[in-house]
Amino acid sequence: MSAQTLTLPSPAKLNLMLHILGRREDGYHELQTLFQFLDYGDELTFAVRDDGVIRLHTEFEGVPHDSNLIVKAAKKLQEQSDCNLGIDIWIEKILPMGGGIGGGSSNAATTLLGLNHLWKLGWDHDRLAALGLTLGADVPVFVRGHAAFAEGVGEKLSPEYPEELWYVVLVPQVSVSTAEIFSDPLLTRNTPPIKVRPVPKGNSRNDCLPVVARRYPEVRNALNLLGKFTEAKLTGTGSCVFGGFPSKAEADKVSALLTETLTGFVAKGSNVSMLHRTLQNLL
Ligand SMILES: C[C@@](CO)(OP(=O)(O)O)[C@H](O)COP(=O)(O)OP(=O)(O)OC[C@H]1O[C@@H](n2ccc(N)nc2=O)[C@H](O)[C@@H]1O
Ligand SMILES: Nc1ncnc2c1ncn2[C@@H]1O[C@H](COP(=O)(O)OP(=O)(O)O)[C@@H](O)[C@H]1O
Repeated sequence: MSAQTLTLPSPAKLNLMLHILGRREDGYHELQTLFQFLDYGDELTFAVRDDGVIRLHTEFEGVPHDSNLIVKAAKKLQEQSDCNLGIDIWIEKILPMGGGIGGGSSNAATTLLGLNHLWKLGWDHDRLAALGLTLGADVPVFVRGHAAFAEGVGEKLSPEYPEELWYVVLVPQVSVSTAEIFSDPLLTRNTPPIKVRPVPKGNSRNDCLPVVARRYPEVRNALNLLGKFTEAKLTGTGSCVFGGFPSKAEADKVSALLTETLTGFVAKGSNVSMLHRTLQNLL
């Protein structure tokens, strides 16, 4: 492949815990959450064009070209860096959309890092993460590429080193609206802040879980079935449900039983994103 072309991974994330501390005046919620990446995700291919045009060639059902976070990220970076180059982009999409595993945010971050490299912009991670935050609260952690404890709306990040377990991730066939969950009157919004690091054991709750489980029987069902084997948790605002295992063999065994009736996959947790591992090898 020429130096003008690049294929990069776009991993999923899990929220290993998620606490809601309160609601800000602008309606957004103050969170504390622990992000870890999965060695599992989409793959984006980029080819530089010299006419300035930005074109995503893969169609997404229900997402118009210009609303796609990949295109939005590329356009913002091109504008803010005054770059005259353009880009052709293709994606192999395997991550479910609206599943709480951050596919859209990850795609945006992979685009920012990929184009920074191909367009030779020389932006550092601080600057790319700040631009990423304007696209979504979860974009900065994907730009930085290290497992992290996040505060604020997810933008204040400190690196963390949670155990890298093997996860069974179940994908209930429903798309959960983040806005709908955050506006539910029954949502717990007053969890006291954790003040010590690393996050003490026993703080693995996701405050969104009761509201999501109440509204979505498919999520409830996945939690019940996985819960027969290990602690079953919700990532983000769902819909995906996950549980950790010490080995691939154990995760595979449980997954084989559950995926007879449900959709799901097995993936290893990783504290350094596979995107960053790939970029490191390029340098
Ligand atoms: C809660 C998390 C945890 O990772 O959930 P997932 O989306 O991954 O499930 C994320 O921070 C989500 O971030 P993101 O997906 O960027 O959310 P946005 O699209 O910006 O927000 C959708 C809507 O949810 C509400 N919202 C979102 C984040 C937040 N901290 N407080 C909120 O109240 C707002 O009403 C907002 O309009
Ligand atoms: N490249 C993209 N990949 C996935 N979703 C995208 C993308 N661009 C825009 N979207 C929109 O963002 C929504 C949330 O996407 P996603 O990040 O997959 O979910 P979540 O935030 O729940 O993890 C999707 O339902 C879709 O409408």
